[in-house]
Amino acid sequence: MEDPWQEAYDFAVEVARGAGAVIRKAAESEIKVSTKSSTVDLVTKTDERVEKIIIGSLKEQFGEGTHCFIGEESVANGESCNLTDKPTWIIDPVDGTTNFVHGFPFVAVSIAFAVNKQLEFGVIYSCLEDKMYRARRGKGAFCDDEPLAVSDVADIHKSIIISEHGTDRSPEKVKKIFSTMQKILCIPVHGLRGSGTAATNMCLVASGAVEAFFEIGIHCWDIAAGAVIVKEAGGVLLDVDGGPFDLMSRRMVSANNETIARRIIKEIEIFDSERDDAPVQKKKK
Ligand SMILES: O=P(O)(O)O[C@H]1[C@H](O)[C@@H](O)[C@H](O)[C@@H](O)[C@@H]1O
Ligand SMILES: [Mg+2]
Repeated sequence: MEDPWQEAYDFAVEVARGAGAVIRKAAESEIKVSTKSSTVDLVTKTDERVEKIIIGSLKEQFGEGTHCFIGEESVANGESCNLTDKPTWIIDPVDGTTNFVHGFPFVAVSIAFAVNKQLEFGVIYSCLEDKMYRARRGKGAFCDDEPLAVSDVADIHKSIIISEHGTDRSPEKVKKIFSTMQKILCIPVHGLRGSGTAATNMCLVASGAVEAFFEIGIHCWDIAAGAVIVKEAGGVLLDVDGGPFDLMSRRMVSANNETIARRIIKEIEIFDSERDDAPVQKKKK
């Protein structure tokens, strides 16, 4: 078959749009909040409901047996987080749950699709802004129907860099995060930013609004769709140690070009973050 995944790509766009409408509606009512890995790792009924809607629609369309699913809330409820060679959907139903809870206006639905461990496409619907970002491997990246291109800034002094603080507040990790940010700010760069959603941050790299986004502690569902979008917009993805990008490693630098990425990497103080695909029995509580 010439183009086996086009139908799945088009369907993912529609599913993401529908999921975003559910989130927008839910944002108008009272939001009940629970916590997951820490007291600042928030989850709501909407996260769970939207994930069920997305996975339910995909299963109905493509069949249960042939496709696999890695979803943020399913993994939180004990499902496996192993990326195999099978066609696999990687889903963050509400990226930016803290923003959603507080009414901070960046919340995204993130859906990616991988085959043979290679990301084939990514769809990110920034649902409060009503912006649909999407990219297919080898076929370009778009916001709505406009092609996306990363910024052409090569001088770090003329850049804006995004990073986030994540949800692990152990003092030694927070110290490293702030020390890294201080060093980057003092390069100096034009500014440091953060939208509160990794998916949206990657769309900001892809659209040229910022030069880079990096974070340690994110999960595969936060960045899988964004990885395709950044790459197809002409950007680069690297590990925070300068090696190749590894989706399951929970760390990443995405940038408009390698010069900017490697300049940031020089300043990053790396800390341990257990891989998403670490064997379950070995996972720390
Ligand atoms: O809102 P989430 O889906 O939980 O994702 C968050 C992530 O938990 C946090 O660690 C990052 O700093 C945010 O940028 C994510 O997108
Ligand atoms: Mg997320």
